[in-house]
Amino acid sequence: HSNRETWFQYFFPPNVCPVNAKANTFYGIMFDAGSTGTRIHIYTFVQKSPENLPELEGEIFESVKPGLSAYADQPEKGAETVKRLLDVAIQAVPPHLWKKTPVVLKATAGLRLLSEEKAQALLLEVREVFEESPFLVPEDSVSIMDGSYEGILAWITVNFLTGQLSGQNQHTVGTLDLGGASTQITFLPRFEETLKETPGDFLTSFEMFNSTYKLYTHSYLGFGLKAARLAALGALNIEAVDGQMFRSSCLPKQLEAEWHFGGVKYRYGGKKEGETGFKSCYLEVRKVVKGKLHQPDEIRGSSFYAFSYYYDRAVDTNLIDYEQGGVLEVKDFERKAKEVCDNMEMYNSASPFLCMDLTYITALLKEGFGFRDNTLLQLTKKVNNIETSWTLGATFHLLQSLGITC
Ligand SMILES: O=c1[nH]cnc2c1ncn2[C@@H]1O[C@H](COP(=O)(O)OP(=O)(O)O)[C@@H](O)[C@H]1O
Ligand SMILES: [Ca+2]
Repeated sequence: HSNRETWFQYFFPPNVCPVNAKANTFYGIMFDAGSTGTRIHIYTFVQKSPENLPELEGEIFESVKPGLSAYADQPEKGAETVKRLLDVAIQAVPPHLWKKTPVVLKATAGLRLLSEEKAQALLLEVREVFEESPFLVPEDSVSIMDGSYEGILAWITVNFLTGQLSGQNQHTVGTLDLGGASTQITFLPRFEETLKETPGDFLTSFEMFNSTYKLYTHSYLGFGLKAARLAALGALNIEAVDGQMFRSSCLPKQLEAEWHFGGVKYRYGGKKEGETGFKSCYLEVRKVVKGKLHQPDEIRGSSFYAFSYYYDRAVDTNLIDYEQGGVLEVKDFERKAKEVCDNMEMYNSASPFLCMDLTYITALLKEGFGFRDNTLLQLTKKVNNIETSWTLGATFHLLQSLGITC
């Protein structure tokens, strides 16, 4: 992947703007086709003067569930969900700017897990929806994103929004994204040692705002929260699941239910006999992560921004407020996991997977990445009212590549 090295090389080159450009508003539309849902992000930028970088003014955000991969056998129906979201953009963007507003969709782990044939059929239908829209459809407007971009783009978003990519004294923060089907870890190594002991395909360099960044990033496919449920149940990558019952000590004893993920129906339930509760659940879930992830020493002492399912499960268990987010330690997830798993009857109907999810998050952080109990996690959904998603980083890159930012 030699092109990965130069991918961001000319991110926002200075002063290539026509000298007479006036204050000027423009838009970018980025779709996130995630494994559990499809989302549209419509960003508004204002270029106040030609010598300054465009400023991000706001975001309109809308989402639908399930994700495209749930339509693996009905690609047209899948594309229909994209079309409905695109109607939001038709309302949001003034008609005279439609033709200048690019629309792009990037799919993540849900489509990576489908067969090439089914994934391509979905992308083709979406591409047709775009072609029929009044927006600017760049080449490669509909694609499956490489997992390493997913981490880098989210890192750019968070560090841009927190002001760490401009000026002196940059203290960038690492990011942790826990999706449905994959999970990403990204940070800027501070120690030469880290660079030396890290496998080459975990490192990516790029240049931005006159600085060169060499990031550590990796996307683990199959380690998202929902995929991990299947792995814990022993149901991941099994071809014929029909009728088979998958049981776990992380689920309420009497539970028997059905669950749809990636277009497949799974039957799952609790262990009627035998142990349930945190201890036995942890042993089960630990197998999913133990020895499977690279553990950079450097991260043990640093703090990270965490979002997506880290955020959602912390909200579900009142560890943080939905609007405010908050700062947690890794051990807070473990404490909650114990509380929930050892009192499973209380959580039975509302969220049967809560014990498993919290236990997985604990195991992933501690035994997967190797974080310490007291590692700080900054849980954030929005910064300055903008969603912390890779989509903003992707939109910067899109506008730049089209020469729309001047
Ligand atoms: O724009 C966003 N802002 C905040 N969280 C988001 C956004 N888009 C997706 N998420 C979160 O991502 C998680 C779902 O992961 P997703 O469906 O993207 O799976 P994937 O990344 O494995 O494909 C959920 O926690 C959901 O709330
Ligand atoms: Ca995602």
